[in-house]
Amino acid sequence: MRVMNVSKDYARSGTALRDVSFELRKGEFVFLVGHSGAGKSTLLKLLSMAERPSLGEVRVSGYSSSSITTREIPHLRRRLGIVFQDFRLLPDRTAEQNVAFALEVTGTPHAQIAPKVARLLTQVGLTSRATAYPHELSGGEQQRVAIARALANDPFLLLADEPTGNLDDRATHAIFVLLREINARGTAVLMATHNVGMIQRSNLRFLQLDQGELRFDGTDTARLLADMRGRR
Ligand SMILES: Nc1ncnc2c1ncn2[C@@H]1O[C@H](COP(=O)(O)OP(=O)(O)OP(=O)(O)O)[C@@H](O)[C@H]1O
Repeated sequence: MRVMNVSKDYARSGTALRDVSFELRKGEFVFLVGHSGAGKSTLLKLLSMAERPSLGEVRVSGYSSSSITTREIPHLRRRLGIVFQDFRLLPDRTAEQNVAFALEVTGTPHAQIAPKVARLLTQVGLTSRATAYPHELSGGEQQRVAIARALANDPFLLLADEPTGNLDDRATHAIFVLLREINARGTAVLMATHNVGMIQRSNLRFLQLDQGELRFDGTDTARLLADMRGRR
């Protein structure tokens, strides 16, 4: 996955990203950090091709933002998993029905759906809550369902837009551990977060956006901490 000299301008709010370039290698885990409005969500939308760059090019899974057609975008999306801060579960479906739905819409043979849903719910540690509705689940549990759903079609890359933004410290830690396990099984993860402590403890690569510019790409968290504190 490559982002090459990408800028994104929105008609009403101006420049959200300016000349951003980086590469994500197969199976990597990378954080995306920056203050509110720095461009993190915009960058994730460019990777799922929900938005197109104003300048530059995004390449994901053999598709290019310069040439992908509207019809091809759903094919790309099936190869990606996407999770959001606000979970976005279907409120009138149970945990297992939410996960099954992702398999139904991609045409998974009926007989394969139930066993796959069971496996996914086991993977995220939610077998005992399979028949609960979203409003009966804690935030951390809802995010586990959303992650199981995102994994349904075996994505090579999981895009997570502040997945722990609505969770307390304990649930945040548990979701991070789960994302690391998913990554250990081979799925690349790009995780937007405000949680500097999590980045510091993990010693993983991070991309830091600042007002739409890629300010840092690496693992030097001492630098990140100084910078985030200095600008608060
Ligand atoms: N659909 C849109 N139309 C117009 N402007 C937008 C749109 N989406 C984002 N922006 C603007 O682009 C800039 C970057 O926003 P973005 O949501 O990418 O930041 P972020 O780093 O994800 O912020 P947060 O941490 O608050 O989610 C902001 O100035 C925002 O107002």
